[in-house]
Amino acid sequence: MKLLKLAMSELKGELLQGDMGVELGALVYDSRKISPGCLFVCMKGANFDSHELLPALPGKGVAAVVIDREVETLPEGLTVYRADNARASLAALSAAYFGFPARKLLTIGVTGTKGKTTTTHMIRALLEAGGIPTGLIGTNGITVGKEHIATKNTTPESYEIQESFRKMADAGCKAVVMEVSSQGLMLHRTGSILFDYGVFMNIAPDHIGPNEHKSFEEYLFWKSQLFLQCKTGLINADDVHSLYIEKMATCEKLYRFGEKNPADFTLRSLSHTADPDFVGMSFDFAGAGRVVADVKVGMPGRFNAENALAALSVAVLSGVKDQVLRTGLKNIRVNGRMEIVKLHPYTVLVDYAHNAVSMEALLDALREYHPKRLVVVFGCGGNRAKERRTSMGEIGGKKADLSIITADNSRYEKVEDILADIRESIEKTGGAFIEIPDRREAIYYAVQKAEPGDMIAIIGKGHEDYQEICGVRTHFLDREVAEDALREMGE
Ligand SMILES: CC(=O)N[C@H]1[C@@H](OP(=O)(O)OP(=O)(O)OC[C@H]2O[C@@H](n3ccc(=O)[nH]c3=O)[C@H](O)[C@@H]2O)O[C@H](CO)[C@@H](O)[C@@H]1O[C@H](C)C(=O)N[C@@H](C)C(=O)N[C@H](CCC(=O)O)C(=O)O
Ligand SMILES: Nc1ncnc2c1ncn2[C@@H]1O[C@H](COP(=O)(O)OP(=O)(O)OP(=O)(O)O)[C@@H](O)[C@H]1O
Repeated sequence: MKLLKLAMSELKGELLQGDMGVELGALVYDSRKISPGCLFVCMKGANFDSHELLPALPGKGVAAVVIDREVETLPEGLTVYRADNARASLAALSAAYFGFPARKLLTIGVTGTKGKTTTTHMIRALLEAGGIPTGLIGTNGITVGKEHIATKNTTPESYEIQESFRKMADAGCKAVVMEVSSQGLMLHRTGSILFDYGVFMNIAPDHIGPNEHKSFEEYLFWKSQLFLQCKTGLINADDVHSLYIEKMATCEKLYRFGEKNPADFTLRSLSHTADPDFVGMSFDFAGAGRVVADVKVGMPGRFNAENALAALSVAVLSGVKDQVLRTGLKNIRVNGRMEIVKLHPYTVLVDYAHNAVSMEALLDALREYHPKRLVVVFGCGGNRAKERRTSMGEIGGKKADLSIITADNSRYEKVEDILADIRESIEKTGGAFIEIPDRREAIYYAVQKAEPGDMIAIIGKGHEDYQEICGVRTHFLDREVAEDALREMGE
């Protein structure tokens, strides 16, 4: 394949050596996957700069390389193309290598600090119920029909994205919905995609620190960049940063969705239900010249109504019929997101809230169900920003009737040190708390001491099926542990 030539219109840069029309085999960006005749893309990462491998590449049979910085010597026998940005080039080359599969798919990208996973699952559920087979890419992995592939990143590397698009198109998918993280945008993992729909959910301080973003301003800027690569933008009008996103956007069409501020798509008459046969919300969805009454969403929490509103807006624009809009989310389940383990006479649920924004949203949402006591079980990850410990401690202290603080993925830090940080901030609020460092014991305690009317939220790990302590991962799933505790009680 004359890959370089094929992708040349997209690649900004110059040929330093060799032949642009050279026949190439595979496209590779990891030296551990090199095969003879391949095109290798050199990239500087957080740990390693693969430009350093250049001298060894001809010996491994590499035919051509893309680089994006000055190098001392160019090895002989190698076609060398110097691009402006190797990551953007990898995206352009990957799209070409896999035969531009996005051209065969309706492409939808969802960004936001919170709600990406839930909203993408909701969009997929609605499109599929509306007869549009849809692939999915995000934190919970890649789904192509019944096949499920685990991913390391919320937004995988561009090569993996394009490879998945190809699989989806070949498997008969007509659409793909994916989570687009700000890192994914900044590192050009979503380069060379022109999304049909881009969705902005919200933004709050997060992902700021080493190897993520330098500042909130940088984080916001990169989030906004999705709206320079989509045809239609859908913006949450209720987010305080929506105007900035709108100002940056260059989409052909821009719609707003929201409940409080003027919007093209809105919801009315929101009601919460917690019956034995249906837990979630009902509302009327209005937009695109119609009102769809009594839409059912099978996930509790006001923020899930917001996620559903975004999903319904995309679905209605994609031609999904009213009847499907009304019922398509009734039985929605998203692994580790507001997952109900027990409903009566007290409620136990597992949720992925692992920062202050989502924890606050979750506890506020649960409060709307008027629990007798709202109990939250949580910890914080080790070797990550300490700010989460302060802010989550504060939210627990202020918003829960009892916080049970415990281990999360402590990684290489001592659990006691992490708990000390959380304790310090809870104490400032005067909120009630107890410390049970062993997570299993903490969950057992919470479940076994529950009284009728209580709501017990076990948060932070959601779908994660491991716990990482001292760098060692062992199987641990909050839902399973809660079920074990209930079983021992004969429930
Ligand atoms: C900081 C960061 O973004 N790191 C990502 C990056 O890895 P890296 O920078 O560490 O790569 P590296 O090890 O330095 O290697 C650099 C280059 O050399 C190559 N290499 C490396 C070693 C070698 O022997 N040979 C070789 O060729 C690598 O393939 C790579 O091309 O590139 C990898 C492949 O794409 C990613 O998996 C990895 O994400 C790590 C796991 C990560 O934690 N990323 C976070 C910050 C992230 O991206 N998060 C977002 C946000 C999630 C959210 O919003 O919730 C996400 O989308 O997941
Ligand atoms: N729209 C929302 N606003 C605020 N909080 C939300 C929203 N949607 C979900 N949450 C909370 O955030 C948690 C994570 O939700 P979800 O996985 O859908 O978001 P995400 O953007 O994919 O998050 P992450 O980037 O951390 O994977 C949920 O378990 C819930 O507690």
